[in-house]
Amino acid sequence: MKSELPKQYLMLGHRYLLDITLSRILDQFEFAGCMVSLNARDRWWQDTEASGDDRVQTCTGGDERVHSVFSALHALQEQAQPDDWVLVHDAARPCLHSGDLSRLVTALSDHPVGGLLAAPVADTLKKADGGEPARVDTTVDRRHLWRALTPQMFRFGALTRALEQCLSRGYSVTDESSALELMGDRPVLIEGRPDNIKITVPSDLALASFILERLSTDSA
Ligand SMILES: Nc1ccn([C@@H]2O[C@H](COP(=O)(O)OP(=O)(O)OP(=O)(O)O)[C@@H](O)[C@H]2O)c(=O)n1
Ligand SMILES: C[C@](O)(CO)[C@H](O)COP(=O)(O)O
Repeated sequence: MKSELPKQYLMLGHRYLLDITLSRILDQFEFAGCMVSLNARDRWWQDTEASGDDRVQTCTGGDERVHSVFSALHALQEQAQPDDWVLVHDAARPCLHSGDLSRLVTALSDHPVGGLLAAPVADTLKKADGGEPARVDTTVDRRHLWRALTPQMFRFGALTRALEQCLSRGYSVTDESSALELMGDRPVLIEGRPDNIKITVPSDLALASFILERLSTDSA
């Protein structure tokens, strides 16, 4: 993000990105609670709105997303039952729409495994040949390709076991679904809005402001 500040503490309007993301989760659906994984050297959490919210607890995260999620599950161990649902969401996705959140939860509530929000790929996809400059090796058939979004919703016990296995076997996973897939499960893809973007490059901040403005007028 070309910023000294961790991106979850960049400001969108007058609020921290992390506060916006958390309120889009907590104010739009009733959850038993929320665990936020913080960097061990975090210096900003205490200044957030969410730090004063009694629905929110914190734990220490890890080097990569998978370590942070595993740490959050570990911190929930005393409070959660194996069949309870957990939803994992990126701090960097502040534009979650309430309709997507409720469709995810409603569609999966009786499912044995769970699933994730995802968006069908809309562009023609090229696989590069690995050279410099990159040249097209092939055009990939996109008919069955989806982009994984968050939240991703799985059973507490199964997700904990799957991540534990991935970590102990050294499998690299960039989302929760991948961990369940590696255990042989077939998570459900629930179509979500493509504007549930992950803030990744500086220009995404302006885009997120625009999307959030639209979401607030939609729901007004
Ligand atoms: N050590 C980490 C890294 C990431 N995350 C979570 O995973 C989300 C998605 O990852 P991303 O923000 O893309 O993570 P980075 O790899 O830190 O950022 P970037 O892609 O900008 O390099 C983050 O918003 C955060 O909620 C985490 O909990 N712990
Ligand atoms: C979970 C995720 O946002 C789904 O698209 C993504 O996999 C996170 O990956 P990152 O490498 O941590 O950005």
